Amino acid sequence: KTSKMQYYNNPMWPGEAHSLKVEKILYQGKSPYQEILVLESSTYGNVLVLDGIVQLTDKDECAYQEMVTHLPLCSIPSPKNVLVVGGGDGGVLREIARHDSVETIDICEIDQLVIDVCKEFFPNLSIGYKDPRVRLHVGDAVDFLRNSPEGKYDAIIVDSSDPIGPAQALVEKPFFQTIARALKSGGVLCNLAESMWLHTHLIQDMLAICRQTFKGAVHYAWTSVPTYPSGVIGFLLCAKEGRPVNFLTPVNPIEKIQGATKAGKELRFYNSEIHRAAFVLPTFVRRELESY
Ligand SMILES: NCCCN[C@H]1CC[C@H](N)CC1
Repeated sequence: KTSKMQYYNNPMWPGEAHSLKVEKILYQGKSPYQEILVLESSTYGNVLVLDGIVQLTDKDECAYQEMVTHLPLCSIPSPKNVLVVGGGDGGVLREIARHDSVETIDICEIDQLVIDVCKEFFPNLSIGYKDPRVRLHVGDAVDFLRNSPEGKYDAIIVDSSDPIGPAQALVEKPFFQTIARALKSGGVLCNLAESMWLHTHLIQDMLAICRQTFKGAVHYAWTSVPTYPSGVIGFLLCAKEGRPVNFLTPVNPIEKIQGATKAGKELRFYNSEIHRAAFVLPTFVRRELESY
C-alpha cells in the first residue's frame, strides 16, 4: 500500500497530488519503459496512468487531444503529411483523421504495450488506428527522425508523457533540430509544454531552444485539462521558416472540414474561437516569457 507521502514526491509537481475515486483496477502491468495502469474511475471514465502520472481520462481527453492536433493543423492551409511522436493511445490519430487534406499519418510510439492496452480499454481513442492513412512505427522517435528524409512533414505533433522517463530526450535541443530537419519549409511543430503554474523554467528553456531552432513564429498556448497537475497544460507551436504562419488565426478552420465528424465522434472541445483564446496569456506568464 503506497503511503500518502509518496504521492507528494513527483519532482515535476512536488507537494501536490490529485486524487480520483476508483471503482476498479482494470489493468496493471510493466513494459520495458514504464508501469502501466488502467483504472475505472467513478466520475472520469477510464483513466490511463503511466509511472503514476495520469495521461488521459475518457471524460477530459478531448481537451488535450483536440487542441494538440488542431492548433497546428488548422494553422496551415492544407496539411498532407503528418507525424505523431508518442501518442500511442491513438487519440491524436483520431483527431488528425478529421482533416481530409491529410494523405499520410506516421506515428512513432516507443511502447507497444501502451498501444495494446489502449486498444483494449480506450476504444474511443484507439479508433484512430483504423484510419487507412496511419502507418505505425514502434521505436525511439529520436532514431526515427534521424532516419527520416529531410523536409517530409507539413506538421509534427509531439504527444509525449512528461520529460521524466522515456520522454526525457524530447525536450532537448538535438531532438528539436531533428524535428526542424524533418519538417517542410513552413512546416509546423506542436509540442507538449507543461503548466504555466508549475514549469516556468522548463517553458523558458524550451522557448529559447525553439526560437533558435525554428526561424518562423514560436508561440506558447494553453488549455484546461482538469486531471493534469494544476488543471492546465501548455503547447509550444513552432513554424519552420519558408512560409508565413500565423498561429493566432486559423487559416484552415476545422468547422469547415467535412471530416469533422468522420472520426466517429463530433468535436467536443476545439473550435476556432478557443483556438485564438489558447494563445492569450495571463499577465504573469507574459512577463515570465517575454524575453525568451
Ligand atoms: N496522449 C495523452 C496525453 C499525454 N500527454 C501528457 C500526459 C501527462 C501530463 N502530465 C502531460 C501531458
